Amino acid sequence: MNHVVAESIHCDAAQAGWWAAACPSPDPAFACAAREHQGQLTKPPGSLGELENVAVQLAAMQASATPAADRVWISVFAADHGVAAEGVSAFPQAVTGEMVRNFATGGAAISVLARALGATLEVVNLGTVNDPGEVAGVRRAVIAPSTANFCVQPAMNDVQLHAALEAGAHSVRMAVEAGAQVFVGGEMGIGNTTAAAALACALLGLPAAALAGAGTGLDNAGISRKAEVIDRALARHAHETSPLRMLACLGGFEIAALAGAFIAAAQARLPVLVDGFIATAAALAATRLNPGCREWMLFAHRSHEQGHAALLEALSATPLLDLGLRLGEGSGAALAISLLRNACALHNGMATFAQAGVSNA
Ligand SMILES: O=C(O)c1ccc[n+]([C@@H]2O[C@H](COP(=O)([O-])O)[C@@H](O)[C@H]2O)c1
Ligand SMILES: Cc1cc2nc[nH]c2cc1C
Repeated sequence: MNHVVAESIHCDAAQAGWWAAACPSPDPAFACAAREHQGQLTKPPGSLGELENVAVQLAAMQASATPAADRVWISVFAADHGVAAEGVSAFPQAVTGEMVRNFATGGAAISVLARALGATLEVVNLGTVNDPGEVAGVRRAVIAPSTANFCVQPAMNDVQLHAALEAGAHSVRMAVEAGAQVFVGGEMGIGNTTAAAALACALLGLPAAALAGAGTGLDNAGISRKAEVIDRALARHAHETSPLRMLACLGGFEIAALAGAFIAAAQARLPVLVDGFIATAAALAATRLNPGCREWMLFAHRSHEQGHAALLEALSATPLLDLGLRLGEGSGAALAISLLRNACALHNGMATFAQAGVSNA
């Protein structure tokens, strides 16, 4: 317990909470054994590239000689953003609430991909201006219709931030209860590439131009306006120095929920597969709130969003795919689950040199 308190103080002296409690490390003995096993399989050492690393990391995280990504839990967190009033998206705000219904009725990309994977898809409505109300298959965890416009005031207050972090942790508890082997966090929210970029700029000390991108499809003039909006927000909240305050001032409900989910997953020894630009900004915030959660993250893809490469680099992350995706919803992570499954199948199913009677180097 003392250790937990010490960690909290280290991570965020001002406001320690459950999110600052220590994360365990993946099991180094299983990592060692898995690396050794990879060296015995009938292939030149290292020839399966990142798939070998994925198998070794999953073995260590799952403390298992036979890692698996069969049972996958996907939570899509949806929320609206006050900063949408600044005209930072190519799409109207009403789309967020409309897509909540589409996720649940099975027509969204992530709905299709989840079905194809046999994954559980949870849809969480954290607050949408165009609120679809009670919809079968949607968990209502409404905090407010949207965040506040962070060009004018903090996006959320402390109570709202804590509720969003807790909403993410709640999803992880359900995933653990269901026996999930991998957690995917998706998001949906018109304007959230602006929030994600602003938050990451604050965390990394970068100007808006470094991370502002097209989002749902802005042209160059639109991207310049968006960067100007982000710079205004950064100036307004420049006095904030803690990652928790940066998340409250510049984040979004779904971004904070993702950060909470990523930390809770690490605390529960559940591997996380991180999706695109917004999810990676949330992952960055999570690592600033609790550095120990980084070891539980795998990175699915490099998004087309300008700025995602810089976020991945800041996290020393090697993404598995680079397909020009820019959808969000957890779709890139869902696509990368196939690679995780194949990495595990190879690790668990290939013959060793000795078993197959093949000459080793
Ligand atoms: O995941 C990504 O890399 C990504 C890149 C660009 C856009 N998106 C999605 O598009 C929406 C945000 O775009 P915008 O232009 O409204 O900020 C939001 O619902 C995201 O899921 C997602
Ligand atoms: C239609 C639509 C679907 C999305 N899914 C995630 N972000 C999105 C943005 C739009 C506009």
